[in-house]
Amino acid sequence: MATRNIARFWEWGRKIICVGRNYADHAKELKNAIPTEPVLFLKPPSAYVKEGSPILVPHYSHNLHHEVELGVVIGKGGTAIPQTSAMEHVAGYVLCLDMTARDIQDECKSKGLPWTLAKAFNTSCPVSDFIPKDKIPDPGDVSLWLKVNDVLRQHGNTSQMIFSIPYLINYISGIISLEEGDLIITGTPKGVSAVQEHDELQAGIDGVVTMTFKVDKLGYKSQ
Ligand SMILES: O=C(O)/C=C/C(=O)CC(=O)C(=O)O
Ligand SMILES: [Mg+2]
Repeated sequence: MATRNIARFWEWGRKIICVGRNYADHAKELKNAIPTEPVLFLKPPSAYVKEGSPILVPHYSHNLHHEVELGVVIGKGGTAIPQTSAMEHVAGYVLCLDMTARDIQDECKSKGLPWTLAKAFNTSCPVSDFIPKDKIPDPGDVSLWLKVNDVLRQHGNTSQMIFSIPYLINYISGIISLEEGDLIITGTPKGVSAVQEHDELQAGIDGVVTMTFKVDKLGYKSQ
């Protein structure tokens, strides 16, 4: 069998585990309580999109939001991984967007329904090029930013995260075993806002990576 390349992990069909409300300023802007345990949800691998392809607005949403986040790429799987050895399971990072149909999420929340339609649609997880682990010596101090049509909307630092990366790897792997090629997206800082068809989203980690995505026409509608 040909060797797989972790730098192309998004082609492997592994899971995307998402952490929500991990920044107090974002929890507050959406009027949520500060969590005492990580809030988790999932996206399927069909959510991945790479630069050069557009982010598609789901046909059922009129309020698609950007959320810029640091993604952690798992290099070595495990179950109930101790915090002390958690970073040995990390192969590298990506900058990613947790695209969220906020109107649908609000509706799901009010009806007590899961967030799948709001969070897991095709192209809901744009990712940058793979960032090898040594390019980010301290993932607990990473400055992330996002602009829409050249206007700065989000600027945060992973030092503001409520739950650290080792804590998240320990917590998640005690519930959902982690596998090589999985991605953990670690939550967004404040400043989330709506995007429209034809908008250009640019995001970056200073000195490490930048990425650009266009928002395109409505996604597919089933008959
Ligand atoms: O509870 C809400 O209203 C919204 C929560 C999120 O969308 C959580 C995230 O995805 C995040 O904080 O990054
Ligand atoms: Mg998010």
